[in-house]
Amino acid sequence: MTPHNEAEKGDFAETVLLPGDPERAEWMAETFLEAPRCVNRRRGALGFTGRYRGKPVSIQSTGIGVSSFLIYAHELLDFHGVKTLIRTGTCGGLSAEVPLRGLVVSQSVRAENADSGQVFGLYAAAGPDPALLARALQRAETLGIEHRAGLTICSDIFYHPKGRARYAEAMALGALAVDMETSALYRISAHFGARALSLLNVVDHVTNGEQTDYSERQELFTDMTRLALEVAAES
Ligand SMILES: O=P(O)(O)O[C@H]1O[C@H](CO)[C@@H](O)[C@H]1O
Ligand SMILES: O=c1cc[nH]c(=O)[nH]1
Repeated sequence: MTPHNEAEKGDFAETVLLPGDPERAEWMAETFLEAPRCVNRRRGALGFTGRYRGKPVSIQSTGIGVSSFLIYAHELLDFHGVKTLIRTGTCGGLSAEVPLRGLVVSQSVRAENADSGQVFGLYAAAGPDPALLARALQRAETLGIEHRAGLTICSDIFYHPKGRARYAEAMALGALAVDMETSALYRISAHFGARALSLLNVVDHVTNGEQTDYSERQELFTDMTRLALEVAAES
């Protein structure tokens, strides 16, 4: 048990999928895992452990933003001895290359800027684990899962007084999408010697203002969840 997670040692598998939203965690566990059991309900940050293709896998929701994410990731890595973290998140599309509802594989990540606060400075910059990334790209090909791999940006600020203009620099760099946790995921995982990868579905598009509806979200996450679990099963 840790301050934010009631699971006991041994309740989490060595590989944990990390959606931000607890409802997504529950849907992923109930839809894809064999014999899922809930291992955490504290603060409503649902966590589950089950099996996928016979292999133990856990799913833990992490809330919104770096501060919340780092609490769950730290306790998984430090107390539960987790070795592999795969984020199954949502993002805002920044490039016409990625359609609304499309899947983005974060091949590298850039923290947005100093506005995002000190949390990004806690750990050295890092990227995804190369073997997990290669496996995800290869499995996406064999499963026929449409995706784009590339640079993403990460900001701890969702509402910004500059509106879309805040993304001009990132878009000029060719960034595909923005989320609020991927940089922290890669940094804290490297710090603990763990492996990490971030997969993101586009739920709104910064370039044209298109948005998905929350009610369609679960179906939207099918390919991302399958891909994350296929990578987990082989890790
Ligand atoms: O849907 P999740 O995984 O929470 O991810 C995205 O959604 C939240 C903002 O709406 C942030 O956490 C952002 O990173
Ligand atoms: O962080 C996020 C997630 C979804 N959409 C955004 O615009 N930003």
